[in-house]
This record gives sequence, C-alpha cells and structure tokens, in this order.
Amino acid sequence: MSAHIIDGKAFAAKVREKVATHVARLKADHGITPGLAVIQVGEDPASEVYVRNKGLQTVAAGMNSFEHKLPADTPVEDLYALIERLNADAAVHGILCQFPVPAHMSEEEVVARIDPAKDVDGLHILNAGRLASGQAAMAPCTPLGCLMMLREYHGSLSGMNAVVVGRSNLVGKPMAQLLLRDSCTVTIAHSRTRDLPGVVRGADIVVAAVGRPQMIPGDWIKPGATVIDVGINRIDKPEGGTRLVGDVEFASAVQVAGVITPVPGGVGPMTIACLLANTVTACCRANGLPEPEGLTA
Ligand SMILES: Nc1nc2c(c(=O)[nH]1)N[C@@H](CN(C=O)c1ccc(C(=O)N[C@@H](CCC(=O)O)C(=O)O)cc1)CN2
Repeated sequence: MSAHIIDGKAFAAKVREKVATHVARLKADHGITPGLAVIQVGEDPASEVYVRNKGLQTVAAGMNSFEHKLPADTPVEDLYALIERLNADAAVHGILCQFPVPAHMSEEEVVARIDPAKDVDGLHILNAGRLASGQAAMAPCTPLGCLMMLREYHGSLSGMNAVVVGRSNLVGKPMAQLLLRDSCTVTIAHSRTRDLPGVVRGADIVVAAVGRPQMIPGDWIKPGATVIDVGINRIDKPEGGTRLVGDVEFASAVQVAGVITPVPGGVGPMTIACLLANTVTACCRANGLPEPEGLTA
C-alpha cells in the first residue's frame, strides 16, 4: 500500500485564492488594502528566493508589498529604527524580518522590536504566550500551514496522538500548541528523547521538524499514520549536484503512512501562503473587522 501524498503546491494555491478573495472584499467594502513589509538583512541565497516570492505572492493576492533590503553589515540600531518606522506606519499591517540574520544580530531581539499586532511571523513572545494560553494569537506560518493541511485531511483532530519531532520556537513548539488547541494528545520529542523510534511509532500524526536529512525511516511510522515533513535539507547527489530532502525518509515512509507530505512541494509552499493569511488577519484585527474564515488557527 502507498500513502496519499498531499500536494502542498495545490493546497497553498487554494489558501492564496481565499486570501485574494478576502483582500478584494476588504478593498471593495472598506477601502482598505492590507500591506506586508518584509525586511532582509544580507544576501543569503535561499532568503533571496523566499523574499522575492513573498513580494510576488503578496502583490498577486492584491496586497501592498514593502520590501526593505539592508546590507549584511547594517548596524543593529539602523534595523531597529526601520522596524520602529514600520510599527508606526498605518499602511503596514504585517512586518517580517527574514531569517537567518547576520551574526551580529539576534533573531530574538529583532522580533521583540516588532509590534505584536503586526508580527505576522507569530514569533513575538506575546504571540507565543497567547498561543500557549489559548488566546487569539498570530500563529507562526509553517505550523499554521501544517495545521490547515491536517484539518483539511482529517476534519477533527480531537483525541489523536501527535508527536512533534523538534522543539524550535519557529516550528516545533508552536506546532505542539496548535495541535493541543485542536485536542490532540501531544508529545514533543527531541535529540534527548529516549526510544525515539518507539515514541514516533505511537503517533497517529508525526510532524518532523528537526532539520536532519531523512532521519525518520519508514519503520518508525505506525501503519496508516499521517506524516507531515517540515524539513528542507539540501544534500549532495551521488551523480553530482544537490537535491532537497525532508527529515523523513520518503521512499520507505510512503509505503507505511496513510498520508504524507513530500519535500519539495509539501509544507514549504504553505509557509508563504500562511504569511499572506496572517497579514489579512492582522489587517482585519487592526481595523476591528471580522477575521477571515478558514485562514486562522
Ligand atoms: N522570518 C522567517 N524566516 C524564515 C522562515 C519563516 O517562517 N520566517 N522560514 C524559512 C524560509 N521560508 C520562508 O521564509 C520558506 C521556506 C521554504 C519555502 C518553500 O516553498 N520551499 C519549497 C522548496 C524551495 C526550494 O527549492 O528551495 C518546498 O518545500 O517545496 C518557502 C518559504 C526560513 N526563514
């Protein structure tokens, strides 16, 4: 038997369509255009691609895109001053600083400067706290994308055993909180977890977010389980060149799982789609308007 493979590109296109519909309504009914500001410091090659795609997809959804590219040696005070200006700018509803930032900057410190109401990355400590305490929050984009796919496929997640492998602030921890909100029984596993294969084998839902290429083989997966692979790892091909793989060994896992996301073309495209969704949500909240249905946690 082979698992159902979720098409993340098609799924993300549907999310972007919903976003565009909501944006058109905001413009027609209220004369409001959501705006997203993306800051990139330095010239990380992957970030160049992601930031360009963020700008293109923001405009395609009918929103305003404000791109700020700063040189790698920008003094941190200049970055903070830019964030202050964007915090105060009424045309900007969402602000994101692309990671990684250069070594002389701290991601945590940068995020702390962003107005939590405009923190469309959902990484400000206030949003993390709200998420953990079940209040209206901004959910980080990648975990939100995973949740949307899980809800679409399963409907209710209530009572399912979910194992999140990885405990980062960007994915693992918020993912666990979102699954808990949807009444899963959640385990966060990590590098010190005892009997990791046994823990993963108990899961109805596995979310792999460790950043280690193909670390989770198919024989760790419970037959019929749902596998969401967040890993994006570039590895060398034997014949030369490189290719992208996830944290899950796809070839063996697809034989055992019930549902699985591929890499590339799985969770990745949902990250930008959910960034657009969060920007619309932030815009609605800022204007006291109802939140877009199906685009929030
Ligand atoms: N401030 C942030 N920085 C970073 C985040 C983030 O959520 N907030 N996430 C990643 C990068 N990222 C978006 O920013 C991102 C990663 C991957 C993809 C994607 O579509 N991946 C494709 C493959 C792309 C390729 O060929 O390289 C896929 O998986 O199919 C989109 C966005 C780190 N930084």
